[in-house]
Amino acid sequence: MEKEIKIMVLIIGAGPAGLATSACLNRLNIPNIVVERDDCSASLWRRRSYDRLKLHLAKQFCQLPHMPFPSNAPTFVSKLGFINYLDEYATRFNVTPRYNRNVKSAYFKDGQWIVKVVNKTTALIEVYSAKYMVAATGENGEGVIPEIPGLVESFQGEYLHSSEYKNGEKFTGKDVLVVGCGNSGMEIAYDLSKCNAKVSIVVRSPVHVMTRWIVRIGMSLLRFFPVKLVDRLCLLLAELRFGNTSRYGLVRPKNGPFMNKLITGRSPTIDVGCVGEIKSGKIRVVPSIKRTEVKRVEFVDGNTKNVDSIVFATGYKSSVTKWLKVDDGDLFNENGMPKHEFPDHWKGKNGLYSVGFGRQGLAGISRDAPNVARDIASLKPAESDKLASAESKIQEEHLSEATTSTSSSMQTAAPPPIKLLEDVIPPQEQDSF
Ligand SMILES: Cc1cc2nc3c(=O)[nH]c(=O)nc-3n(C[C@H](O)[C@H](O)[C@H](O)COP(=O)(O)OP(=O)(O)OC[C@H]3O[C@@H](n4cnc5c(N)ncnc54)[C@H](O)[C@@H]3O)c2cc1C
Ligand SMILES: NC(=O)C1=CN([C@@H]2O[C@H](COP(=O)(O)OP(=O)(O)OC[C@H]3O[C@@H](n4cnc5c(N)ncnc54)[C@H](OP(=O)(O)O)[C@@H]3O)[C@@H](O)[C@H]2O)C=CC1
Ligand SMILES: O=C(O)C(=O)Cc1c[nH]c2ccccc12
Repeated sequence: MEKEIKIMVLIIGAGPAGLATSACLNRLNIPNIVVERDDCSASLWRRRSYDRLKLHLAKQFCQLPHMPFPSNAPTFVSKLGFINYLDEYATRFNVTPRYNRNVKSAYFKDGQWIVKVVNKTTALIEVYSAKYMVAATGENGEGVIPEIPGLVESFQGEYLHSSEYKNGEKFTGKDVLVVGCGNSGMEIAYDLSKCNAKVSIVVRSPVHVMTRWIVRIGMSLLRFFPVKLVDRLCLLLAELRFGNTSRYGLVRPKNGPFMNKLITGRSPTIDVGCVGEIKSGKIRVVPSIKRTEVKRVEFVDGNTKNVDSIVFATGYKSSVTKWLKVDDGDLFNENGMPKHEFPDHWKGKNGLYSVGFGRQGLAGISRDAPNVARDIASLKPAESDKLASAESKIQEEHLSEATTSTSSSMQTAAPPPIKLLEDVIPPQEQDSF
């Protein structure tokens, strides 16, 4: 039997974006529920990332709204440190997602979002109706493995997506091909090499290789100087650090690293040691795969190579269109990404919002979440108050697991939307150089 649950705001996804949105709403006493398909929050970080992962950006660019990292936290927080931070964040702001809830469909009808959710524990369908809906399912909803002739049909080696890779233990002595030279590919290739796998990496297009310190300097300077100037400085520093990498197969894009991020959304690749392994010849750079055979790959230049395993670090795609029709709410395009350019990417029609789709990583989430909460707070406050008190009763009856905010007062004045990082992070918490 279908259960119907009424709530003012339904947030889909309990990654950093969903947690941040719920926290911001709770601070404004706006009733909300977070539904999450997995059995934990931040499952990308807990379940779908490799062991040696650390935040590439300094901690002040990775904190969620209203809770800076402690001053004794390392500048570059580890995966476990970040997970602990998220757990503390959820506790502090009373965010209690409803786990094992997979959203299957959402549509707008008679002024409400009707959201059908499979409860994986009971196998029942739950129907939520919400005045506002926040998509927080992430830009990394699902891993992408390209279609390569022979791969599914006849390749006898192992192949996996980078989100399934944990560490190099079982690859020692094996021939491993890593496809992709983004942050995942370059780090996994290095990890494999350190475990004495025989590693090759497919680099099919230009890439900006930087260090985390160069990016940190660049990000700090971007507050004061134009992108082009910051890019020139970063390129100079990168040249000093790496020399000319094009002779190793790592050609730089025409635009500088931050301009490229703005135009294409692709972040520069932070080197964690892979470039050294490439220069020393331990890791080989190879072109794209043309097709695979039983235990071999053929590259587009006609060369072939025996491989035991292939790690596809070929990126992700949004999974929004699996449960939301493109035209509903006028917010997403057919790729499940924002229709409108940053900074107008987070608000759609009929009470639909998104958090975490601005291609700005965690810093983007820290801008989107307060904007969404303030916008909702500014809409029809009187009606919201009535709903709030009705919902707190419903929640007592039905939703012992859900996030509840039972206070009746709501903040009604909405400050202007946050557009810049410095609106989120007080200057004294930013590093100076
Ligand atoms: C390996 C890796 C490292 C990264 N490192 C950094 C970094 O150092 N700094 C930085 O700024 N950014 C980084 N990023 C970018 C990254 O996108 C963010 O860090 C962050 O996790 C995004 O948060 P999110 O909540 O938007 O999405 P996610 O973390 O992906 O969370 C989305 C949640 O929605 C849930 N969900 C999806 N579909 C459904 C559904 N149908 N029903 C219910 N729930 C659903 C998922 O299970 C998931 O828990 C990294 C990304 C990756 C892949
Ligand atoms: N510690 C951290 O902060 C980390 C952050 N991340 C972030 O997570 C997100 C995802 O990163 P990542 O997983 O690296 O994915 P990306 O999308 O950033 O990179 C994918 C890579 O795969 C290549 N590729 C895609 N398809 C093919 C193909 N068919 N043949 C050859 N190459 C192909 C792309 O090349 P092309 O350019 O030609 O498309 C690109 O080099 C990014 O935002 C990244 O910054 C990831 C890991 C660590
Ligand atoms: O994960 C992303 O793509 C981000 O936006 C954050 C990020 C991770 N590594 C980076 C390197 C340079 C600029 C942003 C990032």
